[in-house]
Order: sequence, then structure tokens, then C-alpha cells
Amino acid sequence: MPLEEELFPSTPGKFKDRNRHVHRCFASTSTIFLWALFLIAITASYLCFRSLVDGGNQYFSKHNWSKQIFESAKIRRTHGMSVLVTGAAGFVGSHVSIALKKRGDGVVGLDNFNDYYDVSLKKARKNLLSENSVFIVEGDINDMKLLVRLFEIAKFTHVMHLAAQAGVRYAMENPNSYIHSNIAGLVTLLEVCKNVPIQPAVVWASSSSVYGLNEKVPFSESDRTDQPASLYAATKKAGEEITHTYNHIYGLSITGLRFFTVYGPWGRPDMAYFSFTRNILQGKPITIYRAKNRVDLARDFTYIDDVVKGCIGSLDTSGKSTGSGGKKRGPAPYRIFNLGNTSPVTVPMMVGMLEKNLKVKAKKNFVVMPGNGDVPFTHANITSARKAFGYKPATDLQTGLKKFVRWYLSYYGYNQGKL
Ligand SMILES: O=C(O)[C@H]1O[C@H](OP(=O)(O)OP(=O)(O)OC[C@H]2O[C@@H](n3ccc(=O)[nH]c3=O)[C@H](O)[C@@H]2O)[C@H](O)[C@@H](O)[C@H]1O
Repeated sequence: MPLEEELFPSTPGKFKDRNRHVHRCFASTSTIFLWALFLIAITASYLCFRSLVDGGNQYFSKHNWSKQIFESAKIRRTHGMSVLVTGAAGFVGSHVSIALKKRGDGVVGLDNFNDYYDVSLKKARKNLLSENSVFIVEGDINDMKLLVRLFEIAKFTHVMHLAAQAGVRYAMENPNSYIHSNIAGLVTLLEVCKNVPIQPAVVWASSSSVYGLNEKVPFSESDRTDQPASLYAATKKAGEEITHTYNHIYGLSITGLRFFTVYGPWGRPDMAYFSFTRNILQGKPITIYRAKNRVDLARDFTYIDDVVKGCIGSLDTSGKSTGSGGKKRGPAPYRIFNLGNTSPVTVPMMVGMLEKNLKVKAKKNFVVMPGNGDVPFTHANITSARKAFGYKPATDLQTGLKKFVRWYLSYYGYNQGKL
């Protein structure tokens, strides 16, 4: 049994001192412990709060992120626009972004940098955009929280929607990627656009492929588009119907652009003119498709600079959306335009032009067009676009391919581009 004195010391001094020391130690340990608990609790609730606010999105926490978006979206000319360009690291997207920025419009890019084709080319385009003061957000159009945040930071007046799963034949390999980007992603983007207080006008990329098996030439916007030959075409056609409903129900201003086989510098490596160039230079054979009756396939190849002018003309004449916060306030424009070149060229002729520019003969294998989504020919009637915003393609295939080849040789380090 401990002595009473030990329990209740009458001579507090010594004992007290000893006890005070123990007590102090205990007190300071428990204080530290409590403080640590407090700090852990604070940190945990902050992280919890951030994840609620950010939806766990890695982008938002990046240093300077919002500021870069805000700066990039700033309009620097009178009556200019602030444009969210989706697919900005893509072929058309990068060209349009730079053109808008150069004339003083605000531009913010969005791109998921997927690996459908060489990601390093997309990164190189991103660097080019960065040199032109265009900031690209790395993210997916299906990420609604990200889109909402972008609209909170920048009050976009327009959306140039070019993000898509492109390519006609790849749809047989990976059908779901077309649904993910061209259907689900489109709907997510439109949902955000219709919900914001001041709705942007939306201009987006449809495709000449919607004409499918239409045989009436040249293709006019009023021609039938109910016979798609590929899932790619079907998703673009669906996009036209989907955007129509958002225009009808919510008052979004919509312009759909039917691009006709766009080509040029910084193009897409999956397209024929690009992959043919690579193979010809590497001495590899190329496969040229033909219709069953040995008829050559033809495309209304359209040069990138002409398409950029068409995109900008569409943005300039889009008219305003009328709705706000998901409510329609009146009718808004719904438009569809062909952006083609109006002079189709056969694929073998296109190859001949490449051979001339590359000064190398191609090793050609002609095969009957497999039933993989291709259509025999495309040919645009561009009267509507000409009337609406003076669209007038100015580059023929010969000139355009020459510019492409010059870029290709320089970009991939052949001959310092001197061919
Ligand atoms: O305007 C569009 O809406 C589409 O244009 C583009 O599709 P296409 O017109 O099919 O272009 P592209 O693949 O360059 O084939 C060109 C020609 O070469 C033929 N072709 C192709 C490959 C091959 O190996 N051999 C061949 O003969 C082929 O049969 C075709 O006749 C875009 O890719 C597409 O995303 C979409 O935007």
C-alpha cells in the first residue's frame, strides 16, 4: 500500500516537483497529441472539401490553373469573342485556335490527348498553341465537373466543338470510342452549355460522311442523310439530331459544319494522304481502294486554311443563344453548312500529286474497297456557306498538298524541307 503521504503529500515540494515534472510532461505530450489530432482533422476536412468541390479532379489543384484559363480566355479586340475550343490539340482545332487568338479573340483549348494517333504530334501542336498564348486544358468533354468549372472561370461567348472520335474505318475496330466522344461527350457538353446563365453559341464539326450512300451530286444540305455507311457517319448524323433538340428545347444557337476530307500541314496521321506520304518516303507499299467496277474513289479534299475560314465565318455569324440556366427564352438559330472544296479528285490522282511533290514513286496495291464504311465519292455544294458568311475555298489539291509535303518533310526532319 502506498503511504498516504505519497498519495497526498504534505510536503508538496519534492514530491510536488517530481509530480509537477511528470504532470508537465504528461500535459505537454497530451497537448502535442491534441494539436496533432486537431491538425489531422483540419487537413482531412480540407482534403474532403477539395475533393467535393473538385470532384477529385487533378486539374483544379494545379498551380495557376484558373489564372491561365482566365488569361487565355480574355478578349483583346472590340466586339471580340471568348471561345472554348474542344479538340484544340487536334488538326482543325489547333489551326482554328491560333487563327482566333491572332485576331484578338479569347481562346481556351480542351483536349484529352488520347492515343488514337501519335500523341507526340498532339503535344507538338500544344506547344505551337502555347507559343501563340493559347492555354490547353487536358481533360475530356465527358467530364461535366471540369466543363462547369471552365465556364465558371471564363464566360465563354462561343464554343467551337471539334473534339471527336474521327476516322471512318476505325469505327469497326473500336465502336464504343465513337459513342463515348461523338454521342456521350456531345451531350455532356450541350448540357453544360444550356445550363449556364449566359448560354454560348455552339459551332461544331459534323461530317460529309452523313451523306452516306446519297447519289445526288453535288451534296446539298437538304439532301437525304439517312443512309450512313459507317458508325462514324451515324454518330455524326446523331449529333445533328441531338444538337437540334438542344436548339429546340433550350434555345442554344447551333451551327453544324460538314467537313469534307480536310487535309494540310499538322494533319491527322490516320488519313490517307498522310499515311501514304509516310509509306512512300519509307519505300513501303500503299493500298488504294477502288469500287467493285474498278471505278476510282474520289474525295472533295478541302484545305485546312479554307476550313478555318469557314469555322471563323460560322462563329462570326452564329447569332446568340436565347436561353439561360436551362430555360429557353425564344427561338435561336439552327444551321448546317457544307465546308468542302467543290472539286473532287480521285485517290490515284491524289497519290500522283504526292509522288510529284516527294519525287518518289509509290508502290501501289489496288484492292476492291472493303465494306468498311467508305463511300465512293464526296462532292460539296457550298452555296449556303457562301451566302451566310462568304465561304470561298481558295486552295486546290495540288497547291495544298505541296504545302503539306513541305511541312511533313520539315516536321519529320527529311531534307530540311527543301524538296
Ligand atoms: O469528310 C469526312 O467526313 C471524313 O473525311 C475523312 O475520311 P475519308 O474521306 O475517308 O478520308 P481518308 O481516310 O483520308 O481517305 C481518303 C480516301 O482514300 C481512300 N483510302 C484510304 C486509306 C487507304 O489505305 N486507302 C485508300 O484508298 C479512302 O477510301 C478514301 O476514298 C476523315 O478521315 C473523316 O474523319 C471524316 O472527317
